[in-house]
Amino acid sequence: MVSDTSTAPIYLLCRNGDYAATVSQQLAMFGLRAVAFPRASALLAAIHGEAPLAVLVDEAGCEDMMLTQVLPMIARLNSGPLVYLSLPMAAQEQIELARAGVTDFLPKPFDSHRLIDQIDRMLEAQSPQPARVLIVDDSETLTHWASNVLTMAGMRVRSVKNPLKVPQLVALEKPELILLDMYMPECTGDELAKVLRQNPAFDGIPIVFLSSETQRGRQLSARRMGGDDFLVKNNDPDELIDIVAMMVDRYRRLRELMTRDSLTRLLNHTHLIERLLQEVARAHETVRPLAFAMIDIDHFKSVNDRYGHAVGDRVIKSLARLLRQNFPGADLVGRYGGEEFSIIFPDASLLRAAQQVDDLRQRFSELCHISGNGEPLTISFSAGVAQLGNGMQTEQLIETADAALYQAKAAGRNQVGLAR
Ligand SMILES: Nc1nc2c(ncn2[C@@H]2O[C@H](COP(=O)(O)OP(=O)(O)OP(=O)(O)O)[C@@H](O)[C@H]2O)c(=O)[nH]1
Repeated sequence: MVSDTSTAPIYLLCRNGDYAATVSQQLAMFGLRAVAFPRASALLAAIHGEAPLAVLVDEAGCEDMMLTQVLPMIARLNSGPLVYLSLPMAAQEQIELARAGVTDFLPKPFDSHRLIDQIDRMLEAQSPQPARVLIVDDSETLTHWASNVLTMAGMRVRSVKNPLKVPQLVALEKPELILLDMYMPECTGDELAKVLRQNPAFDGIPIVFLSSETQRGRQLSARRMGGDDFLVKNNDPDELIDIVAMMVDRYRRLRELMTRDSLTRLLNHTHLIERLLQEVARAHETVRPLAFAMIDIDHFKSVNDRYGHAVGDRVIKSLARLLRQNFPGADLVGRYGGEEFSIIFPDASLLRAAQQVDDLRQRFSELCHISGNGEPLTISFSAGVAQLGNGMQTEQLIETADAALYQAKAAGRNQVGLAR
């Protein structure tokens, strides 16, 4: 049975009721619904009824079957992760469990952060963003062929004949890979690669030469100028797709490390501001509206003081996850600082942005967080939303949203302030 992955449950096979309750409570903090089963037969029936997001199996096992029997049965029925919760174990044992169908191992004590990260990565992998590729070639035939091959493989392709237009196009389109011809009338591919590599903003974008050049020395010199790989034109579509997909994937991983905050996987401060600068420039240029929100968790210092830093971190992460769920894909949400977050709303009016932030505030305030000793707690945030005015600069927009946030705090917290 197919299920909506955003609301699908997480099943837990565990004979220890107290432990199951702890795991379920931690997952609830991230808005995830866990259902625990002491018996494997009930778990298998449940998988038939509603496909889960993941199945967790505790090493202590269940009441009615041996784990060696039940793991392959779960693996056959369930296409998502099958996660084994255990104390550290020997490699041999791990290999046997992997053979029985276990896809991931989570060490005890149960760390919900790691599971949440695993689940989020899996969900992202289910709806991947198409790779953005720029083809630079003066040959119509080659461009047409490569463009068709990559588009059929689900990638988004732009092509350009004139290499001199490339720097401007790269800044605008932000390709995740550039396929570059070696010999063009205006300049050679390696000359262009050298120019691109001089701009730090383009740093790391993979450049792959696609050329009929077979001379090894010439290929190496092109790579020295900044190219990452060299593909000889041979009309093999599979090779082209494989290399492009592999390099885009590696680029995305590297970029994620550079641009994202490690705790929340949201844009870090530097890249959030960079993104806001771009959106402000675009809004002024196109005379479109733009709104910006600052969010700050309420009384967060006392959360840390009373329940410890680890619980504070989980609260930050649960809000980040909610933000990612509500604003997927477009890189418009960032961690502004410690317990402060920001959202960029391109093309949105003040009221529409404020409404979305208020919906988020409501959902966050309904999450049940759990302290280290199992005590439930609810936490809220306050927010300030501002609209970009005529001629307003980025810094001023941030200050205006911040002032609205300050008003929301002063007015009692757990509310959204509007800068009018
Ligand atoms: N656990 C955890 N705490 C953090 C992190 N970053 C910042 N903090 C804490 O967040 C707290 C922020 O506290 P304050 O700025 O005083 O404000 P507040 O207690 O949230 O109160 P109001 O904003 O007035 O509602 C400080 O105690 C920081 O140490 C983090 O990554 N993890």
